[in-house]
Amino acid sequence: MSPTDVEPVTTQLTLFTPGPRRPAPRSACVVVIHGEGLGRRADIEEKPVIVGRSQEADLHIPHMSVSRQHCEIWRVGDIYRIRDLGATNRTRVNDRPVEEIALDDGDHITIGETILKFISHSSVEARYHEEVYQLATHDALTELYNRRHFVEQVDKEIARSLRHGRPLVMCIIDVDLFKPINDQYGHVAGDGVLRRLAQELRAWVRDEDIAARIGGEEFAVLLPESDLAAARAFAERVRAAIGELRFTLGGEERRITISAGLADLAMDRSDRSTLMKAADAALYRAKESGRNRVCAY
Ligand SMILES: Nc1nc2c(ncn2[C@@H]2O[C@H](COP(=O)(O)OP(=O)(O)OP(=O)(O)O)[C@@H](O)[C@H]2O)c(=O)[nH]1
Repeated sequence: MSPTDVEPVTTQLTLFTPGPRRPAPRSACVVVIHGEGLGRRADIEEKPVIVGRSQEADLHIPHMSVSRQHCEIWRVGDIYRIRDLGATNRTRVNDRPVEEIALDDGDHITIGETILKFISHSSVEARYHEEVYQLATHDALTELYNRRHFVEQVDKEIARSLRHGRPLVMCIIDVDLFKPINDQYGHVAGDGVLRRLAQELRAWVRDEDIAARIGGEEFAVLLPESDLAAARAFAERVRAAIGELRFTLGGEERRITISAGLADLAMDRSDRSTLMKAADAALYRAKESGRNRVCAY
């Protein structure tokens, strides 16, 4: 059986690499344990973590009680420190207002109406939150990001691109004629195909790209710092690579193709909704003009 075969289907999930970047298992983190952004977390690695209402904050808490840049947490050797950034509602640690202090494992950080918990790398609780974060942000079948997380990241990347005048491309990918695969070979075999396609997609994305499963047989990749030409080259590589795969379904060898639609950030598509609509329109054109192709808006 070749590596691209999808039979026999098992329920075991495999972690494929390379793919979306995961936090280092031993890094300290802050997790939202109460209020807006519940479950969100930020790992504190080399760069300071800014917590705030701004789209560009590392830990983005979209609530009016939170300042745009509320506080900053960073690491000095084995010590983690927090500093208030002049927030209207002061930063509080274990209910005391603070300017700047060192954090201890389990400290509660209150910013506006949201409470964060600081978890040091040595804490077993960090692993638990890692699991919860994984479940909340990833699609269980493919282990790509889920739609909810993707949407949040798109908003963030659009804000960053607009602020710095950098290019950004949305790529939406849809499996061609997937219904007949399900109808002929069953949903479980169809799921195996989706897993294998996601694995292939992960092999082509860069660390900074954000790849997600946004619908049943629909994937999306957000490509920061890419112009339309670079994104087209990426989508063509994925399309060609997927076209080369061989799937054994019901004892027969099958090939599967995909169609992709691209749209770049521009004056008249500078928010998530218009950008995704434009990529969808391009995808529709790819389907209409015969499938197994990439179209740009
Ligand atoms: N196995 C499996 N199938 C799914 C999943 N989600 C959606 N689907 C199926 O994906 C198929 C999508 O089919 P359509 O959107 O009608 O179109 P298509 O056959 O792919 O044809 P085109 O998109 O026009 O090329 C349907 O049969 C859905 O039931 C899933 O999680 N697993």
